[in-house]
Amino acid sequence: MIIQLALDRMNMKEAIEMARTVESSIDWIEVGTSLIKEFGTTSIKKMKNQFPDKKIVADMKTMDNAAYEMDLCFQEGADVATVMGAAPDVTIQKCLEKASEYKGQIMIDLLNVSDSRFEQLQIYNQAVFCEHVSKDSQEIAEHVVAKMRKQDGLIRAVAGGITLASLPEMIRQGPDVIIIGSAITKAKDPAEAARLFKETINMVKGVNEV
Ligand SMILES: O=C([C@H](O)CO)[C@H](O)[C@H](O)COP(=O)(O)O
Repeated sequence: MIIQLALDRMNMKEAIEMARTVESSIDWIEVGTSLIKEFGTTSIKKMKNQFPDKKIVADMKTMDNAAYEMDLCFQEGADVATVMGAAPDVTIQKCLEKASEYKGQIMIDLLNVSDSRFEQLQIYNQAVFCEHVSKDSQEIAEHVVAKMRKQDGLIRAVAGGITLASLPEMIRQGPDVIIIGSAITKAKDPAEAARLFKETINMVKGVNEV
């Protein structure tokens, strides 16, 4: 199970320092939408230069203009880029084509995606499918966690307000990628928080496998 650290609402120096602090406990590093919007796609290159051995996820949340946006982020060194599941099919197809051109990967963000749209999206089975509780929903209803819709054979991720308390429930749903932002970056001791996330994942997985 991959731990993806989401970096949002900080400057680039803070983002790089944060990633460095928790580096040993996390697998993928997400350059969050807020960083890309505030500092541009150069933020992706800055992160990749610092962490050449980690997968860098550019949380582009592309909705249109896929070729242009995918060129931008893959040329800056992204390994994975996100597109919204609610985007038109032509946009998602173009993102996948671009990912294959750059030998990268696409993550489809399922924010606000209905069950019927989720079914349609399953033809893009080379992508990672991310169930996502939005920041705005988290702010009005605390402790809401992403629910993974039942479907075998897809690469799955979960994101949005995941805490150490909700982690065991998230792990039991069996995602391939667990995306954690604030619960690490806003913790008093981010290194210790990240270590606890990793330890809990290994522990709960071990129990489930017995
Ligand atoms: O995508 C995200 C969100 O839309 C923008 O902040 C975050 O990466 C995702 O929600 C994970 O961050 P936390 O919710 O802070 O764990």
